[in-house]
Amino acid sequence: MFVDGDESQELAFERLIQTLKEQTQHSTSSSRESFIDVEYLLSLLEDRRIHSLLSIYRELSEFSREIHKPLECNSYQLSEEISSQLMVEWINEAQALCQLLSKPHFKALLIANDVIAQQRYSPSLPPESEESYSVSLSTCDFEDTVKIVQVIKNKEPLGATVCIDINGSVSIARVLFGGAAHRSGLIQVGDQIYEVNGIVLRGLSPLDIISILEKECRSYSISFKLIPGEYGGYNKVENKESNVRVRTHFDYLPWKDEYHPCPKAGISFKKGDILHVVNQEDANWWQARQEPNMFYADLYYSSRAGIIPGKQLQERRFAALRDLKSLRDSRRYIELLPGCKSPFKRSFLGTRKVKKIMYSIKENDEFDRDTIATYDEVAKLYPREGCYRPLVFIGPSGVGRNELIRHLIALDPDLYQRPIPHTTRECKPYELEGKDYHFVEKQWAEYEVKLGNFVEYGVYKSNFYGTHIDAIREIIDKGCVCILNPNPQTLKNLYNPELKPFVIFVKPPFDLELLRKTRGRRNARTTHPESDCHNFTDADFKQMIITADKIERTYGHYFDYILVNCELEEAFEKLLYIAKLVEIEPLWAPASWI
Ligand SMILES: Nc1ncnc2c1ncn2[C@@H]1O[C@H](COP(=O)(O)OP(=O)(O)OP(=O)(O)O)[C@@H](O)[C@H]1O
Repeated sequence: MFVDGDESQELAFERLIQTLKEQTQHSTSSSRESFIDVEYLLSLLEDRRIHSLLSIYRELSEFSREIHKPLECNSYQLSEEISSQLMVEWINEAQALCQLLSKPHFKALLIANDVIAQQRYSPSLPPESEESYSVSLSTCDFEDTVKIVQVIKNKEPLGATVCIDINGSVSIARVLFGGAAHRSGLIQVGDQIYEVNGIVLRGLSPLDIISILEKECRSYSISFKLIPGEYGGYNKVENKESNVRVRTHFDYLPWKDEYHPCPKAGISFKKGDILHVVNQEDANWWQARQEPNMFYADLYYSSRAGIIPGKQLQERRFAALRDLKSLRDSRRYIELLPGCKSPFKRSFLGTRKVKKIMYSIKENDEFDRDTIATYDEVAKLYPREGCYRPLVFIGPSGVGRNELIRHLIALDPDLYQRPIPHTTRECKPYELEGKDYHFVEKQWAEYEVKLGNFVEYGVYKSNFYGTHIDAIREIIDKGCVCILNPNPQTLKNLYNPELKPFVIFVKPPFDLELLRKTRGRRNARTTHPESDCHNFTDADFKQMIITADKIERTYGHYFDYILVNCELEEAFEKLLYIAKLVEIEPLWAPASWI
């Protein structure tokens, strides 16, 4: 119906409605069903929204018919010429323009404009030979079967690593998932590289081989003559991606890891990143790629996988770390943990007493994995309407957790609620049972503690105070978001598949000047200890930073989000955004919870 023709689309549409109306008038009782259908169709076509859609469609088709000519096809070259001329002008405006034109973002914009204007969308490829992206098997001047593979790619690396044996023959060691070699489907682990872009590799020194491969693999088109490895000529290696996602618990830089098989083919990550582990065939060296993180949308992600240390290898490295006797062994620490920061407390390295290892790390693979945080398997946890995950706020004293929570609850007190604590103290005249506190007997509280039903408790002025699991359940069952502000030690009691908490670490900016400025402006006061409430001093700020660092290193593997509380309004805005995401978006959580 919506094609160009003699009559306009509106007219065609009106005619269709008219015809349907006529049909309804002339329909007989025997065709009742078709009458209902026509009535229904008419109601649809007469709907205001359909007419709006039609107008949009008309506008768009008119727009696409107009010819939009680019103003300039060589804007980048032009800007370079302008810059070189302006460079010698000592006028402020000319210098300012020069600076603007030299900015990388601006240059990239001009290049993008030229690419679109000239419609140069794909790399300039050599004329495609019959061999392109195909394998031909033939016998050359030697007896082995040879496959000739041409890989055509963009500027990306080939996405394969090689190994050179003592006889000087070069073989494919790894094919990286998502890379050009992998996408071609023609290059297999074990294939021997006989020739690359016409250069025979046999007989060359390893250094020459590497420099030739590096140079040739930079081009858009690479031709290989390969002697198929043990997997055979056409028999592809089973290379289905694994589905495992993990949360990382340490920072890693491949180029600082001297045992990395190929640092250039590695990926770096930070503690808390989510990685898609695509291949675990080599237990020591996995292949993984970064998963996009919706909390930090500005991070760069590549679909090409890179090599990272496997869980077993990394656990062995961290476990070996316990063997350190003193700071004098720190040189060994650097050898043991290339590329990584330790997941253990820094103070640990300085202590003289070292925990005795109760097992041999080489012989016993079952050592305590809980205390060695490397990777944890995660899966997407889909939100369930009316059943929200509790938000757990962790942070050093004075960082602003209560302030942020107060703002959140004030915004929507029906949705965000704190559990009502239990206490053994006397009820004061102005207090209400079940509103301010649950007033309970000491024996009952002790019994419940023994059962493990208090997620957090303590004694203040000889009275018991605690948060009972039922008080949390009550809020969740009501369809509200439970807000918790516990000590970090409590996390292990809360971190379970029943509660599925979302843990927010509220962190101070690690900058004394910023803390002075933001807290000073609001006349902020410490609340601990209650007896000594005063304006923050530099010593308080330093203590806050040190404690935050300690908490992050010890409990960082529980954190779902790190919220830096610098400017209060900004921090609250971010908190609100995160709280909404937790309510409506599927987010990564321990796989065992799902
Ligand atoms: N971003 C901020 N800028 C300025 N002042 C802040 C900011 N965040 C919090 N404050 C102020 O800092 C003080 C301490 O905040 P708050 O009581 O919320 O800390 P807390 O993390 O709950 O610590 P505690 O557990 O010891 O009570 C308060 O006076 C609060 O108004």
